[in-house]
Amino acid sequence: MRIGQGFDVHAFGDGDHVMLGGVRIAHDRGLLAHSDGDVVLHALCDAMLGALALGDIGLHFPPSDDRWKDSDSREFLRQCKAMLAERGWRLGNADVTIVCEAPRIAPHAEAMRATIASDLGVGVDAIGLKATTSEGLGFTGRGEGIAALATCLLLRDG
Ligand SMILES: Nc1ccn([C@@H]2O[C@H](COP(=O)(O)O)[C@@H](O)[C@H]2O)c(=O)n1
Ligand SMILES: C[C@@]1(CO)OP(=O)(O)OP(=O)(O)OC[C@H]1O
Repeated sequence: MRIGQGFDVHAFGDGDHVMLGGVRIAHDRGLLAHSDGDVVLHALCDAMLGALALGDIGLHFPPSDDRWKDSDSREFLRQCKAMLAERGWRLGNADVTIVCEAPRIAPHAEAMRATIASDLGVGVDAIGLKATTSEGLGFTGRGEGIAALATCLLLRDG
């Protein structure tokens, strides 16, 4: 078994939606990023890479590389899964926490779990996903951006 953790933040900017956990959520702000700014999938990728000490998302998908401009972060997630599989590992389970005052996450949580589970080839019951505000405190509390934390457990294949 191997354990990994990941954390990501993106700031709000102009826009009419955010991508979170591979799900498009209508919002009066967007997230500033080189890719689609999906903090949930970025934190999860970092957790999976971290579990095998393979560095982080920026190492494998550098923001300096135009290939990843406006990229769908589900592609990062699928590539991270492939990196694990090449080395004989698979996801046991993952757990994600999203920190923001808005948008409301609860109505979209099941869709995010299903999307992540599908991309990682695991059952939905292997993906935990929850949200919290930070009670008005800090950058998330001031509505300046969204943070996400992820933990995952990897199991040896076979
Ligand atoms: N952006 C968010 C934040 C929270 N929730 C849900 O509301 C519950 C209460 O949040 P607190 O910060 O007051 O603990 C929380 O358990 C989430 O289910 C949400 O959907 N979206
Ligand atoms: C995802 C990448 C892709 O270029 O860029 P961003 O979308 O800016 O996101 P970040 O969380 O800063 O991770 C770095 C990069 O890998």
